[in-house]
Amino acid sequence: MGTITVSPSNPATSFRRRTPDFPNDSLSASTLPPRKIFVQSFAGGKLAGRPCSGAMRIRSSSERVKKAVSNNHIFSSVADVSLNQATETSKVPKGEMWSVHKFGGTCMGTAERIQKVAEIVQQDSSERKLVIVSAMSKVTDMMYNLLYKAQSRDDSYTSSLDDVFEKHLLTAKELLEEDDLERFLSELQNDISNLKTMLRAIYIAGHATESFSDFVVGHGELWSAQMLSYAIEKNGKPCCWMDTREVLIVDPISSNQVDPNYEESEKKLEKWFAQRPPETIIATGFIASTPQNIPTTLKRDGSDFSAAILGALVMARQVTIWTDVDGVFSADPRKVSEAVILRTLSYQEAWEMSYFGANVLHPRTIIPVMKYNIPIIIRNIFNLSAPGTMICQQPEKEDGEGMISESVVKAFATIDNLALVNVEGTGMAGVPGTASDIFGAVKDVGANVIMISQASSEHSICFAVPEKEVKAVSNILQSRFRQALDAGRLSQVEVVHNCSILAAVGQKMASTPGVSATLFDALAKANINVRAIAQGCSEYNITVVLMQDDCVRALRAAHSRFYLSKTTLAVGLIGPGLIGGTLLDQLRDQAAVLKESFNIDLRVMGISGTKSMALSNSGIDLMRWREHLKEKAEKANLEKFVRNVQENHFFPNTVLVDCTADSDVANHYCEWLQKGIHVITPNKKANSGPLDRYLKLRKLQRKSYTHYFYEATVGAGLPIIRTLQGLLETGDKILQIEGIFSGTLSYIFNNFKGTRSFSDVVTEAKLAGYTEPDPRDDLSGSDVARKVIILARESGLKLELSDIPVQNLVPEQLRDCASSEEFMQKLPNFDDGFSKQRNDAEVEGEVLRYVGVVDVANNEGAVELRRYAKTHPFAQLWGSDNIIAFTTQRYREQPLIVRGPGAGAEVTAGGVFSDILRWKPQSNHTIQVLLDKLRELGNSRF
Ligand SMILES: NC(=O)C1=CN([C@@H]2O[C@H](COP(=O)(O)OP(=O)(O)OC[C@H]3O[C@@H](n4cnc5c(N)ncnc54)[C@H](O)[C@@H]3O)[C@@H](O)[C@H]2O)C=CC1
Ligand SMILES: N[C@@H](CC=O)C(=O)O
Ligand code: NA
Repeated sequence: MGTITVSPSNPATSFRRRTPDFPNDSLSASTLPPRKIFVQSFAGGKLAGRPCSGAMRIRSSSERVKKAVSNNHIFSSVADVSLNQATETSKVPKGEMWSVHKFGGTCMGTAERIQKVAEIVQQDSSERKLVIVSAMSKVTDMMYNLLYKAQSRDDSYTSSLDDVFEKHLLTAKELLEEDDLERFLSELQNDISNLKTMLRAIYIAGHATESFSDFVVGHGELWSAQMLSYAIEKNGKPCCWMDTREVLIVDPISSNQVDPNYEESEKKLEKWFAQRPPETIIATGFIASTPQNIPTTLKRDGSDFSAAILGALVMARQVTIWTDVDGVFSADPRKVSEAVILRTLSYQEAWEMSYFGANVLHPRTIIPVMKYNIPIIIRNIFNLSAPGTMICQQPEKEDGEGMISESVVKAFATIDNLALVNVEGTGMAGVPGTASDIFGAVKDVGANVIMISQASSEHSICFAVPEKEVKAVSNILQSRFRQALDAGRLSQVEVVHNCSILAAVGQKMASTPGVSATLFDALAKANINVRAIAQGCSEYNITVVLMQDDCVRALRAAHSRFYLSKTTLAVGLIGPGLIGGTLLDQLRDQAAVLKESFNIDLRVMGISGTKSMALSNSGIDLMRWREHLKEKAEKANLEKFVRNVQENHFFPNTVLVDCTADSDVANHYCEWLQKGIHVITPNKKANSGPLDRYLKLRKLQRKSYTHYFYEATVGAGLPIIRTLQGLLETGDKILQIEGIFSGTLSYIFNNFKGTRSFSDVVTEAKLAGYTEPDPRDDLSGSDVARKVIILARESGLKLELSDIPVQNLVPEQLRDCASSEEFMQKLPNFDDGFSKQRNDAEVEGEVLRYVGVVDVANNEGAVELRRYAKTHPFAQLWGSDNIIAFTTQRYREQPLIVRGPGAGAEVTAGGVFSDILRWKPQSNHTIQVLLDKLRELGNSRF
């Protein structure tokens, strides 16, 4: 930057503009000698007699700028003459009295918004307010564009400068009036004309130094600060504005980094405050000066940084960063629709989050305030009712009302477009310097290592670098370690492309066991393969590397586990017929209770019939699911349906409920379980289908973390499968299972008493919703045979459906009817035959009962119509009752009997519903609590 000399031509001072002028100020700027501090006083009761500093006002002139540019002095340093001449020194008021606000470009985007900012500032009742503003939105880009054009000798820079002028002119006209407007416009015109001169010089030189550039781009803040200051004053509130180049001194570290120089800034601030400014100060964000008084900027996110440094300098009570979001989200809301606004974040957590690209604060913004434990609050200017996120020391409690603290893992973030490099070989173990050699090589190609992991066996080191840098990294490692590779001391330098990092951030992770277990469990259940893991000793974050294709799913799975998982379940329902429809109604009726009392959030993300399906992004409104299915339907497509239910939203708990009787749907269960989707069904086709498919399904279910529940396939809602599993799991041995497994046939034979014809009773069973979609499946015995097979297989028998002899009650002539309707129509023709069988039994004092038997000891089963004495328990049934007797080693003398309605919409749907709720990890206890509560609420079916 050359030798620093003191010269009056430093734009940091020479361009310093006037603070709002005061109408009756006896001292007129133009009549005063330059470089003298103005003490402003408001007449008319505004700020009478109050001494006020603001930006010091040495009226600049384009002539001086031109001269300075031509003398090449323009960025020579100059002491802040006005400040240096301030003889009066006063201590800067510090501490709790200060509230610091920062308003970003969006907040300052229009006259209306600036006005709103003015109101917010005024509403803050703090004793002293320091308000840092960015340039109006887009202005900084416009300024950079001007520079770029001038440097590229593009003549249109002049018209671009006109645009900048126009934008501020229009805003000011809308915002300000009379004298204020006049004064602002006069300053604006001055600045624009100076800029014109300067840009012309840049145009001629075809180059702008960094200082030139910083000087030019910083104008946006100068103008926005002035406008806001005028707007606040307009409402009668004393206010002045601060050109932070007079106060904020920073040491440049590199082309994109500066360090605050607190000592120098402190001195400057002292001098600035010597002029005793009013309680409200509007300061320019982003811009500062070097110790040599050369204008500079605070680089990226500079205004936040300005606010943090100034907040620290005055030891403010708090720093509020106003933006256009409600606060810091627990994950990127574009990827995780369930992301929540965090009420609090510790400084370290915010730090970690911002490193991982979360749109929080730049890490350096946190450093100045951390020192004094000054909280930073992120708030939404467009939603004042949102409390925002407070970044502070690790808070003990969620909020002042003693609410429980947020999740141990506060937030999740991801970084995409990474590659994993794995350097592996036995020759690495115990050889000091290997890591240094590896990372030395990586440094030599200028690659940025994002995470490193080495297992204690020292057999391999893996690290992640940006994808675009991995080729160079791989090449240099291959060449540096050529000898070791050739000699076999290193086995490989492997590159895994298309990786992402998922980071879980939370300060409390450090003292909470089981966090990583929970995280990895969530990933495992989502079938996501973890390629590498890293956790520093600070335990503020756990970082996992995974394939990029899995990243969003992983993010959602992990997020849901810590924020929603135990409570949120994405449901896809296939087959909204009698059972499916009743289930949807039950879900609708219970949704509120589940959510309010048990924090279980069931979302039906899709409903699919044979021809059409309805999908939703956030959950179908179950009050209107039928209408939704009609109005919002699209052509059914099972693949798309499943994808929507699982992937679009990714609640790690995804359940597909198959309420069809379709084998084709059942054929997909394996694939769904493999994808981490739980399957719940009353459909018997999978468990009674081909044995090899069944065995594969069960193996997969055991191996995967996903659930496959099918309680309603036998005895509808009755606990048959669970009872059997309970016996087996606790070591009992099943000898025989015998019973009436068909609600339809039970109903038919319980009601076929000679008063109504057989076909009439079948029609009643159908109307009552007991039958299969085609009642011949019941009458043929195939439905019972399926149940027998299901129980036989559950008991360990490897039987096919065809191994079960079945007595078919469907008359020969009706077996080939094209439809169930035709069958029902023709059935009355066979009533006499059925009446005869019933009468024959009656004569013997017996009843007909259609039973199924699983004879475990003999590895066989049977399904047949039997006659039982009227005193037999099977003869005592009512309605659609099923009765199932388990004879086991423990229940040898007296079988364990389960009895109750074994068909019908409500009980079956209730059984499916209960299976849905079983997915919960802590199912036993919670479900018990849940069921107790539901019972308490008068839900008899539970
Ligand atoms: N009704 C009852 O009491 C009991 C029924 N079940 C079982 O529940 C299941 C459903 O029975 P219901 O509701 O009575 O039958 P239903 O015929 O009323 O409903 C089945 C629904 O599935 C739809 N469907 C069929 N194939 C489909 C496909 N590939 N994709 C999408 N949708 C498809 C149909 O259009 C219909 O809406 C059956 O598997 C049945 O065995 C189990 C226990 C008791
Ligand atoms: N149709 C079946 C329904 C239950 O599985 C029956 O009648 O039992
Ligand atoms: Na059951």
